[in-house]
Amino acid sequence: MKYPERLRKYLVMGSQDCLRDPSFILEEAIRGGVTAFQFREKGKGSLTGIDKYHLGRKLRDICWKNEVLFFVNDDFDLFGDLDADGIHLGQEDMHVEEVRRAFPSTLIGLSISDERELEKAPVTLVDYLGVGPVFSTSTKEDANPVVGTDLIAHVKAVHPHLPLVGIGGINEENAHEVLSAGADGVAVVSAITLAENIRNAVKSL
Ligand SMILES: Cc1ncc(COP(=O)(O)OP(=O)(O)O)c(N)n1
Ligand SMILES: Cc1nc(C(=O)O)sc1CCOP(=O)(O)O
Ligand SMILES: [Mg+2]
Repeated sequence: MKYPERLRKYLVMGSQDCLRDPSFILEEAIRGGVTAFQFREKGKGSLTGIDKYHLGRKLRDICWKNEVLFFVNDDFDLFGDLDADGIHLGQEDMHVEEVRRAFPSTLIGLSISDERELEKAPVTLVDYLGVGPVFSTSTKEDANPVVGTDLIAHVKAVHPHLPLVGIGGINEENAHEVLSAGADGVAVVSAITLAENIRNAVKSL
């Protein structure tokens, strides 16, 4: 990835994470300084089908109007339909090799939750790694055990030129620990989506 600083403040969100209109939250977050966005419409209460598509298109247009990178989580078809800037894949999702073959120049992010996953990862084919959960999170029901900032430091030491973001339980109090350990950015859900003042929440990260 050419400009890892574009992952510095990475909002991950779906309608299920929001108590207010997701478009409003995204616009406020961008005003506060969010640099990348992932549409993660997943889990209890999330939209499906055409409703998911329409929300994704709305959020994509907000990102593009503001020159913010727009990623789709998991859903390869939606990623293609929305002509997204990139896709984020986990260990249980579609294989990186397959996506890279179909889309040679799209951005691909891959989740890493331990050293073994890192060893097996097709690192030459991805644009960044999402490492976590760094801290305890209640947003992702099937989250892996907490990895702390040690895994961030390890990944950076093994692949110093591969951009990485920390994810899981990151908020204004602990974001600096993640960045100090070597992360290029912080990926955040609830500390932004549930904040009373969204702009200030992003600014303080
Ligand atoms: C930036 C970032 N990092 C990690 C993840 C987690 O992806 P995954 O393990 O596939 O889990 P789901 O998000 O699909 O539930 C992510 N989404 N974004
Ligand atoms: C989507 C996601 N992935 C994780 C991982 O560890 O891979 S943790 C997580 C949820 C992060 O939400 P919050 O910022 O509210 O803790
Ligand atoms: Mg996934």
